[in-house]
Amino acid sequence: MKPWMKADEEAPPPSPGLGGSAIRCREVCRSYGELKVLSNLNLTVPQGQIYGLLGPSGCGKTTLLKCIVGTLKISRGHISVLGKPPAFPGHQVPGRMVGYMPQDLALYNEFTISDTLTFFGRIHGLSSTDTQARMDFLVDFLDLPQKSKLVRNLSGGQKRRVSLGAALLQNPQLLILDEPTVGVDPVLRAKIWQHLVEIVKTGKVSVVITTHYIEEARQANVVGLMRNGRLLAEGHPETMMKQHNAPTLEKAFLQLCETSDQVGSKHSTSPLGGVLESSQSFESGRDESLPILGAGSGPVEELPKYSADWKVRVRHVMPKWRNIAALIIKTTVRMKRMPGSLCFQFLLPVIQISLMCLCIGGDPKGIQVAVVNNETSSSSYSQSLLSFLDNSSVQQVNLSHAEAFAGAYNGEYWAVIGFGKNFTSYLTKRMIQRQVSKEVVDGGSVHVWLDLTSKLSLHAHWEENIKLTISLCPVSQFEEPIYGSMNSDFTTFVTPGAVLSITFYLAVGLTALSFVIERKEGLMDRCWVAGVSSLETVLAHLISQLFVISIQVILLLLLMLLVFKIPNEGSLVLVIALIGLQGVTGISFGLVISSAIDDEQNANQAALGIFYPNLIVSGIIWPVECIPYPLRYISLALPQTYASEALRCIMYRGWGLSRMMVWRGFAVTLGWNTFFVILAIVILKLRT
Ligand SMILES: Nc1ncnc2c1ncn2[C@@H]1O[C@H](COP(=O)(O)OP(=O)(O)OP(=O)(O)O)[C@@H](O)[C@H]1O
Repeated sequence: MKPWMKADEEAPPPSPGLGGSAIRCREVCRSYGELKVLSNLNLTVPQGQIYGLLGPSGCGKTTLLKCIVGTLKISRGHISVLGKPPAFPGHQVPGRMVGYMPQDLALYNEFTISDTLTFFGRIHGLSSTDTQARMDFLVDFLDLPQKSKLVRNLSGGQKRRVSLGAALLQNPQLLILDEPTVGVDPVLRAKIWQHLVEIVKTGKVSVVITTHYIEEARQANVVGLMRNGRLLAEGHPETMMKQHNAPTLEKAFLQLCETSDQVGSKHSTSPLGGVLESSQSFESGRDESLPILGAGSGPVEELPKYSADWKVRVRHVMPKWRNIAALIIKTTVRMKRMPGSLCFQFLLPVIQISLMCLCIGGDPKGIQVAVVNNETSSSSYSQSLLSFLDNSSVQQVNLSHAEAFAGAYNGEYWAVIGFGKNFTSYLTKRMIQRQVSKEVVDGGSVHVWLDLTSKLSLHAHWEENIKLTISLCPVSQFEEPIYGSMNSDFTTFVTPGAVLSITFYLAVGLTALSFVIERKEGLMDRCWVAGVSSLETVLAHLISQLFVISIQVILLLLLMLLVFKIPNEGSLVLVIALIGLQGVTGISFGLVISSAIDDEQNANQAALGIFYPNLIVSGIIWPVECIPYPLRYISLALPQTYASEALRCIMYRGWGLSRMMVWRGFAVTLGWNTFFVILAIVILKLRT
């Protein structure tokens, strides 16, 4: 046994397939919605042989291979691979017993050739010496460029060879190769076939290979001809050619197709109607040297019963740290190779929170207000009232009545404030006398005409300013606040919620897309076939993104507390923990999106579509108390409503976990987190 062939501790001894077959498919059916792709397909791959799976484009070859490696579930029938159904507890298919080269390239573009092979080596549990030895052999054998070359810089053919190398890496007992020779020059194609012929000679390795070059399949021990989701025939290539009196395998295949069409049309015109019955296989009790045209099903076979010890079942669902570590290293290497994107990820929340603190909630400045003061005396009460107005935000322009209104109608002034000429004396009368005439009330009032068509919040601000100044100042006094400071503004209210929201959505964005892209490029399937489970994928992603989130949170807090001087009366540890947990909730929500949605555009739309309603309804911008009732219940159930309140309580009231409003924020965040993680794992599991 070669060094790299050492079985790892969990690997069972090589299991001979059922009755000497590496793969047995019986009455296998698989549909995509209404489209029936595989129908009652029977196929047998003998142990220690090369099986060439041939058929026109779209006949279902890739679908069949995906069912064999376990990335697709069959709707009916039975498949056994190396003795057990794929994904059976304790079975290493998917796992190191199978090497799979999918039709898509399924390679990480930011990886070098060496990174790619090292990554799969780690997942298969190869030691670094074994991986290195295998890598050297494969680079030489597959005529690959330097190991340090990035996959993204390779040619199409070179990428396919790296993909083939990843499938051959751990010397698996079963090789499933989906069109490995596409884009490969004839010399190397011959070399690949020669290698396959070599490795099956030991009798321990079996190979299933699909190819468009029908003639190269003559080197296979058995070829299966597939059409319309069925196997037309299965047998030795030479025998097949002989039987059809054809000089080439391609011609034999054409004849088989014609014969099958004739049989099909006869069936369709016969009273019985219908298409071909289930295809017969190589092993269905016939002379193996004869190819079989699929008509009539073979003898009914007793299916073996499979069982697994509970310990094996538990070990099967438990995550393997080896795989998680390999996935984390993979993400770290990819991040290192994209420093620009990493910096952007770190800077984005900083930019967002800076913009928010600078542009939202500040006091308005330089609002021009026309003042028509008909009182002339400098000791009048109107003068002193006007001096109370906050002159940094309200710029008073003294004008005549006509000029003030002309200016306001022209949009130059946002309001006109008017005082009658007897304002001071009438106001004094209003305060002293119990009953006064309407004229006194009118003359002793400040008259305010507002332009309410634009910048309403600013109006609200200075309208409040005027009201307070004019009506309350003489009689009320605001004492030191119980919590917060006199200088608290809208920014102070909005910052905790905004920080949580920014952290949550950046995490959603990052996760939702990365998974969708990995699935689209076939990387997830490839990792799954290598033995990585959904749980391991989710955990590895959570852990590696946690690193990004930690840096984001540190930068956010530094900026918020030191630059924008947002007060924090409470525990910094609680603040960091709550923001970090919201980030993790964002990652888990992103995982749900990416598990359920296949397309980047739709995943983007889902993430963005949820952002705005959540921001508004979670009481981040405006208090929850202003939300009408049925909607308020929804608001309270959202991930950020209680969390924002908790963060405000920690930061501005200095409260700790003993307060219900604080622990409730943590509890709701953890609850959502758990729910999203479980949902993502379930969806991923259901979809593979
Ligand atoms: N995810 C999918 N959803 C819906 N239909 C699909 C999906 N994948 C494949 N199909 C359809 O199933 C049929 C069989 O596809 P499959 O990829 O298995 O064919 P194939 O024989 O491998 O073709 P090729 O040689 O061109 O790769 C095709 O009609 C294809 O359009």
